[in-house]
Amino acid sequence: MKNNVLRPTVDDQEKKISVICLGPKGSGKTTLLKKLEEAEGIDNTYSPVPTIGTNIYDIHYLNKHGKKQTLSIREVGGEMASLWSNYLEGVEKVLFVVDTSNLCQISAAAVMFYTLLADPCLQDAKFILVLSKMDLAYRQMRNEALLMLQSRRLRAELKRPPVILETAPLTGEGLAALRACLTNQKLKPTI
Ligand SMILES: Nc1nc2c(ncn2[C@@H]2O[C@H](COP(=O)(O)OP(=O)(O)OP(=O)(O)O)[C@@H](O)[C@H]2O)c(=O)[nH]1
Ligand SMILES: [Mg+2]
Repeated sequence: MKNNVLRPTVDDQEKKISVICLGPKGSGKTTLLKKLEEAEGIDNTYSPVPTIGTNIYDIHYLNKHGKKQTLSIREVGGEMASLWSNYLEGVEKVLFVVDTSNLCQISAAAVMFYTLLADPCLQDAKFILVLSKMDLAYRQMRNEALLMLQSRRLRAELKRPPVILETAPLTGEGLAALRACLTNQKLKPTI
C-alpha cells in the first residue's frame, strides 16, 4: 500500500510575506517600494498607476554575515482600505506611509493608522510610520502631520512605539534609514 503522504497545498507553497505596506491612496507606497527595490527609471517623470489589489516587491540586501537575502513586502492599495484587515494574519512589520505634503489627508490617515494599531492580529507587530514626499512638504507641514498623528502620545503610551522616518523617495532622502530598519540592520555612518 502506498504511503499516505500529505502533499503541500497551493497555500503552503505560497511565499510567506510578513511585511505589509499600507497607507491612504496616493500616499506614495508604490513609488517608495519601487525605489527600495532599486528599480530603474523612477524619477520626477515617473507616474505610477493606483494599486488596485495588491503588489509584491522584493528587496535584496546583504545580511550582517554578507549573505544575500530577499525581503518581500506586500503593498495593498489605499483603494482597498476596507479590505486591509484580510491581509494582516502573520504580519510582523507594518510600513504605514503618509503623504506629509497633503495635510487634508492626514486626519484620515491617522484614523487608518490607529485602527491598525488596535487590530488583534498586529499586537506583536513592529510599526514603521513613514512621513513621505518630504521634498514637497515644508517643516511646518511635517510638524502638523506629527501633531495630527499624535506622535508624542504614541511614544509615551505604547509598549512598542512606532519608528517614525522621513523620506522623499523621488530624491532618495531617508531610503537608507528605512532599508536598515526593514532589514534589522544598523545604519552605516555616512561620514
Ligand atoms: N514629489 C513627490 N511625489 C511623490 C513621491 N512619492 C510618490 N509621489 C507621487 O505621488 C503619486 C502617488 O504615488 P503612488 O506611489 O502611486 O501612491 P500609492 O500610495 O501607491 O497609491 P495607491 O496605490 O493608490 O494606494 C504619484 O504621482 C507619485 O509620483 C515623493 O517622494 N515626492
Ligand atoms: Mg500603489
